[in-house]
Amino acid sequence: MEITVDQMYNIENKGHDMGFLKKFMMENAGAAAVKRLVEKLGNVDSKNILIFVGMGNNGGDGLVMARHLAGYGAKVTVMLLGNPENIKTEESNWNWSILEKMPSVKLMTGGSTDFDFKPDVIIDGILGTGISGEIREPYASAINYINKTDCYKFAVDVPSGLDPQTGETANICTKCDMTVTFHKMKQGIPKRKDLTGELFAEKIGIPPEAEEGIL
Ligand SMILES: NC(=O)C1=CN([C@@H]2O[C@H](COP(=O)(O)OP(=O)(O)OC[C@H]3O[C@@H](n4cnc5c(N)ncnc54)[C@H](OP(=O)(O)O)[C@@H]3O)[C@@H](O)[C@H]2O)[C@H](O)CC1
Ligand SMILES: [K+]
Repeated sequence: MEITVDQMYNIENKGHDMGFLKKFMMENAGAAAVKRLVEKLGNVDSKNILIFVGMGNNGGDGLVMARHLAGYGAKVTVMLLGNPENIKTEESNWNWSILEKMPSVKLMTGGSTDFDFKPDVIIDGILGTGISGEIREPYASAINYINKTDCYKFAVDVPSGLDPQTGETANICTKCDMTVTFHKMKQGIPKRKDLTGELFAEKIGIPPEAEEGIL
């Protein structure tokens, strides 16, 4: 079953109000995404994994992935596309603060795409269901860097620049090898398998009762 972005936000909020906090949803989303990625790549030990992280909860999922991938022995670099003080949500900020205590994960901020290593994997945790309008900097430079870099690319929830409701793209959009979306498939995502690559929808523990009156 495919649902709308509005339905997804309503289900998320109802689940949160039931006590299954967005922080828990984010943790399960990041963990499910890492499970699919590790299953696909076989072994990420010592692999250079670069994670671009937006200022919203799509970025938050990317921060959770960073922590899990460090646990698998990957060499993880996180590029936050802004200033940590401007991280939008409590749940994303919570995950940033954990990473600040983890020397095993390299944290960078501001959005430069000048790296002193070639990534084996890039994770696009830039934009998800909160996308609106033409892509603004520094998100645009990050998307262009991802598209010009030859490596395995993984999209968190949806390739950044693809509208998960309509399946239309903004002026630019990441082209990925795998996409993992959460809870249920959003209507626009399967329309662009050329951008999503292998596509999965993973459950993240939201109570089915959270859908009552919405689906
Ligand atoms: N579905 C679930 O059960 C869960 C989903 N999760 C993840 O949450 C995101 C949605 O998070 P949200 O914070 O609502 O939105 P995004 O992170 O996608 O984007 C918001 C930020 O992006 C900026 N933005 C928006 N459009 C543009 C643009 N065209 N150019 C540049 N920047 C843009 C926006 O900036 P504003 O200034 O407009 O506020 C925000 O900073 C979902 O996709 C999932 O990945 C939960 O984590 C887990 C459960
Ligand atoms: K994304």
